[in-house]
Amino acid sequence: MDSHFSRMCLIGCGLIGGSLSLALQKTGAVARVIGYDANPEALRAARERGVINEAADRLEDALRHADLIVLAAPSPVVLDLLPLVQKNIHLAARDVLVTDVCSTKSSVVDRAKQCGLHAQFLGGHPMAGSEKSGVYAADALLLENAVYVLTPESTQEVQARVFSDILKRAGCRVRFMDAVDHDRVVAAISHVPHLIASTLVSQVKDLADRHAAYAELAAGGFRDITRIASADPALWRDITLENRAEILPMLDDFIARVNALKALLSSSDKAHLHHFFDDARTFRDALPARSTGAIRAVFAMTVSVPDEPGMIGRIAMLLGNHHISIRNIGILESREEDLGQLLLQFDTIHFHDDALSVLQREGYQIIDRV
Ligand SMILES: NC(=O)c1ccc[n+]([C@@H]2O[C@H](COP(=O)([O-])OP(=O)(O)OC[C@H]3O[C@@H](n4cnc5c(N)ncnc54)[C@H](O)[C@@H]3O)[C@@H](O)[C@H]2O)c1
Ligand SMILES: O=C(O)C(=O)C[C@]1(C(=O)O)C=C[C@@H](O)C=C1
Repeated sequence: MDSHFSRMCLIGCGLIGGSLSLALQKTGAVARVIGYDANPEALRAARERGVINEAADRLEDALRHADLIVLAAPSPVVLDLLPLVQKNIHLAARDVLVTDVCSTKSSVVDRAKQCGLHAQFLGGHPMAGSEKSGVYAADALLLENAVYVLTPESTQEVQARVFSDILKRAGCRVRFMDAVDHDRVVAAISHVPHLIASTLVSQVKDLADRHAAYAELAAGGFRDITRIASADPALWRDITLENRAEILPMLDDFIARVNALKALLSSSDKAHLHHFFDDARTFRDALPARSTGAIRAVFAMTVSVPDEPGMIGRIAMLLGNHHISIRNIGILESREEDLGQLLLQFDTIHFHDDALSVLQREGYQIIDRV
């Protein structure tokens, strides 16, 4: 198939830029990728991983003849780079499309407009990610099934449609949105949850400083709800500062809810407390759990296994014999002395479901599956 973009310029070769580049290359939509990054090691690794075909030392060289420019650096950097991109846009192809992947949209879209990038600019935000960062964590599959928000303000309609079609081909679920609406929504479903996760960790950290049991006992529930607190602090400092106008009222609302919950508990209001948990469960269970959307796609299960040497090999061999490919396999903390737990992750629901039947047939107990 002919590639739509002959030369993509990737500015910021990390987790998201790298994942997008791999996904676009996989669809055949992009023929060649030129990378630019402030960190030479990121550029070297990006070449090694096939994220880029060439590395450019200067922004101008990266932009030359590009027909797709992807800004995938932290947002303060993107805000600074937009005027430089605009200044050098004559180096790029005449019908170039400039897009970004930043977690907040209003500031980026406004800056693009202010500096004179109108028809060529299309704001973007893939609603997928990880607590990891850097190009080594990049993965073409990260964006599969993910909602990908596009904010076409004054973007040329045909350009927006082409890019949206390509993203769909890469398996993304494209959603056109206004930048301000986007920022309000992500404050509630991404930014405030991140602040809360880090606050929970900081509470337990202070307690653990005084009594080691707090860290020792922190098990599945605490780890699940705080996974995102392991993300890059600089990235989250920038995201939360940039979207603070939307985050602050959302935090007020959250505090009011915690206070209402406190009142419910103090008054031992059994019926309302039950309703509170039930309501939350109903909504949460209805979220698209098998997609990368609101909840990340992890086709995963936890298997109870005898805590003895060679167990990982035995399970891997069993599934391999049935042509089931495992993405990740890991040991979780033992619950009892003679039993351990293995966490298995798969790339597709088919591998997941096949593994489930094979393991159950062999008598393994499946504790949990997603
Ligand atoms: N991490 C996530 O879950 C996630 C999800 C969606 C969107 N985003 C957004 O994607 C963007 C990138 O985040 P990431 O998680 O890929 O981070 P990352 O740290 O993995 O990658 C960022 C890359 O930008 C490079 N960079 C920094 N300053 C630069 C500069 N001046 N010039 C060129 N390159 C520079 C870094 O060296 C790094 O390679 C951010 O705007 C973030 O908000 C992140
Ligand atoms: O899954 C994660 O680790 C993420 O934090 C991904 C997540 C999110 O909050 O859902 C984080 C920031 C991005 O802007 C988009 C997605």
